[in-house]
Amino acid sequence: MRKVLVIGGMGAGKSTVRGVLAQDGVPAVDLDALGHEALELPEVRAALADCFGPEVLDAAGRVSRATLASRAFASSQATGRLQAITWPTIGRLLGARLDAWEAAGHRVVVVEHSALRDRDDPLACDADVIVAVLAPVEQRVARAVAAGWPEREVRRRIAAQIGDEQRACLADVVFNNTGTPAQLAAQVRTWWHHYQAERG
Ligand SMILES: CC(C)(COP(=O)(O)OP(=O)(O)OC[C@H]1O[C@@H](n2cnc3c(N)ncnc32)[C@H](O)[C@@H]1O)[C@@H](O)C(=O)NCCC(=O)NCCS
Ligand SMILES: Nc1ncnc2c1ncn2[C@@H]1O[C@H](COP(=O)(O)OP(=O)(O)OP(=O)(O)O)[C@@H](O)[C@H]1O
Repeated sequence: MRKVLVIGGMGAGKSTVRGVLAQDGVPAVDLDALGHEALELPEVRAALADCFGPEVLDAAGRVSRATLASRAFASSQATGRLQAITWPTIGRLLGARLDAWEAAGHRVVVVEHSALRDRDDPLACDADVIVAVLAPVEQRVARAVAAGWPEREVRRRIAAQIGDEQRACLADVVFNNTGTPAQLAAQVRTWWHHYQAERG
């Protein structure tokens, strides 16, 4: 089973690309969503409270994502600690999802990864192809803000991520999302038809 890994900075358009491929019936998973599932586990909650303070849990013991984000994106060291706690669980959840798709006979699936830094990333899942969605930082910030994120938070997270130059180096395929969503979708469909024709 081949994996298409979709990468890009916050607000770049990864989910839009994933959605276009999902419309074609390709199974797709967003690692942000698996990250949220990981936060439901008691051992992950306990490790986060130990590392970032008890305030990251609310009165019911659930993770307050905003409080955790304010601490975990405060420095690259803190982001590294967040990932050291959550990524092993995300990796297990991803592995289970991929195994199920493989057992169901799917030949190609899509994984959206917002925090990939290099090809040795433990969540890179042996991708057949890495697809990068790129857009200038100010355009990404504007789109994320329009989608409801506070601007300061967006800039802090973008600062915790690699830049588009590095993404372009990591990627096998690049989509420039500087036009309309329809133009992005058209680029994706054109590439997808070539990819399927080449790889079967
Ligand atoms: C800190 C948390 C609780 C904040 O939750 P919140 O609901 O506010 O954000 P959400 O998870 O939906 O992520 C939104 C965006 O933030 C950025 N982001 C999230 N995690 C990271 C990270 N580790 N490094 C850089 N950017 C990140 C991405 O652009 C992502 O698309 C959450 O992001 C988290 O647990 N992150 C660690 C797991 C992780 O690295 N997930 C990313 C994919 S592996
Ligand atoms: N070309 C575009 N023009 C205008 N808005 C766009 C365009 N592409 C995406 N958007 C919008 O910008 C926002 C971010 O896009 P999307 O969710 O696809 O990005 P993402 O890379 O998945 O972001 P995140 O890292 O926050 O998950 C969404 O509200 C989306 O509808």
